[in-house]
Amino acid sequence: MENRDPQPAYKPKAVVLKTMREINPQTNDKQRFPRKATPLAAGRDLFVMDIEQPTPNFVIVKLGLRFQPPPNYKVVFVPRSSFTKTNWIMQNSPSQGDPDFTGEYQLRFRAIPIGYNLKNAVRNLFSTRKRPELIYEPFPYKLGERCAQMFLERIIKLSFEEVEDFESTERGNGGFGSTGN
Ligand SMILES: O=c1ccn([C@H]2C[C@H](O)[C@@H](COP(=O)(O)OP(=O)(O)OP(=O)(O)O)O2)c(=O)[nH]1
Repeated sequence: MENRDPQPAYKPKAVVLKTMREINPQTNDKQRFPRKATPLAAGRDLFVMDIEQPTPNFVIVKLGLRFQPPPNYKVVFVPRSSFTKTNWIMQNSPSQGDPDFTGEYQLRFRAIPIGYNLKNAVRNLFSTRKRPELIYEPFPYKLGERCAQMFLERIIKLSFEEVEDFESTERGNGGFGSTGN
C-alpha cells in the first residue's frame, strides 16, 4: 500500500562546520566536544575548557573551539536555561560568531550582587586597603562542565530601503507593555 503519511520524517542534510580544537593541557579532554543532551536537542552543549576570573564578578570561559562556518552561516551562543537559577548572566547573550572569525571562542559572564558586606563598607571608611563591599555567588561552572549551548544559523542577506512612511499596523508605535499584561 502507498505510504500516505502526511508528515514524513524530515531529515535535513547537515551543514558542515569546520572546527579546530584548542586542547587545554590541564584537562586534555577530547571528549568534551559540542554535544546534544538528547537526540532531538536543538543546541549543542559546550564545555568550559579554560577559565579565568579577573574579578569576583567577571569570568571569561574559553571554549577550546574555533569554527569556520560556510560563508552564509554564523555560530550563536546562548546560556543554558538552568543558568537562570544562578545570579550570573552571560553578558552579551545571544553572542554571535562571524564566519570570518578564526580565533578561539570565549564567553564572558558577569555576576549580579547578592549581598552587601556592611563590615567591609565601614572598614573602608577608615582604611586605605579597600575590601570588597558587594557579595557575589561563586561562578557555577567548573573546568570541564557544560556552560552554554551553540547553534548554527543562516545569515539572512540584508539590504536597506529608506522609505518615507510604513503601512499602518494595529500596534503602531506601542511597545513596553502597550498591549497590557
Ligand atoms: O561572546 C562572544 C562574542 C563574540 N566572539 C568573537 C566572535 C565574533 O566574530 C567576534 C566579534 O564579535 P562582535 O562583532 O560581536 O564584537 P564587537 O564588539 O563588535 O567587536 P569587533 O570589533 O571585533 O567586531 O568575537 C566571542 O568569542 N565570544
